[in-house]
Amino acid sequence: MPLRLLGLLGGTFDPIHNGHLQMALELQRRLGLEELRLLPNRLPPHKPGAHADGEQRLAMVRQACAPYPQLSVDDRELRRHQPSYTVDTLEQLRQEHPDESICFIIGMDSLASFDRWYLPQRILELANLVVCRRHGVPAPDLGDFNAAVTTDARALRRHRRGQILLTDLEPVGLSSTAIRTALAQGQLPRDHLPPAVADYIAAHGLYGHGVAPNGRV
Ligand SMILES: Nc1ncnc2c1ncn2[C@@H]1O[C@H](COP(=O)(O)OP(=O)(O)OP(=O)(O)O)[C@@H](O)[C@H]1O
Ligand SMILES: O=C(O)c1ccc[n+]([C@@H]2O[C@H](COP(=O)([O-])O)[C@@H](O)[C@H]2O)c1
Repeated sequence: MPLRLLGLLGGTFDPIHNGHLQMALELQRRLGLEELRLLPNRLPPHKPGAHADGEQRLAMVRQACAPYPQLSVDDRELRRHQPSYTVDTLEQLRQEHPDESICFIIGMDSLASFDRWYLPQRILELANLVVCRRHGVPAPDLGDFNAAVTTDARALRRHRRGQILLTDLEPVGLSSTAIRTALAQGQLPRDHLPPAVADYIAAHGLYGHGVAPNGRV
């Protein structure tokens, strides 16, 4: 029996942007994921901290997903008061979904630092990785991991874990960093943001948007 696919797109989403949405929707369609959850983290283990607080990032993720019935939001990491180690989340999800193929979706930049994540080999014992290309980021050497690297998406239907699927999705040249920089310079890059997220940022003055250099709004 082919396995049911549970997709997870984890992220800091600071803020969520059209690159996230596009990759989520395209993967859901191409792989036929039965479920696809966005999983905002609370305290990114590897970053100095998020710029917007967890509730604001969660609100933006929820608003971005609202028009798409195929996407849902899993807020478990935001409810945990510790750094969000992916391995902890996957241990829980594996217990809840023992028979499904868990597909943790990441960009190539995340794969490039995967060997520095907490317990990466255990992550591969719990889930598959689905990797999307990013401009200018080559595929790293994955030889140290006990995992099967593949470009054949059918592997996900056969294996609950242990596969690293390198997808050929066209990279989308958007990042939260570039969007925060534009906002801090007074621009609101609406083309790069879901409409409700652009409105939320403007209404809450996030990322320095709407604050003049003298501090006045
Ligand atoms: N444009 C994109 N194409 C492919 N993957 C992406 C893209 N944007 C984000 N991702 C991936 O989505 C996941 C969550 O991304 P994250 O929330 O960190 O956004 P980001 O744009 O990478 O943020 P930042 O610029 O702050 O690092 C990561 O695995 C990241 O690699
Ligand atoms: O568990 C770890 O050690 C770990 C290290 C780096 C990133 N992650 C997770 O990878 C996902 C993408 O991270 P980021 O920083 O690109 O938003 C997000 O769910 C993070 O919590 C997890």
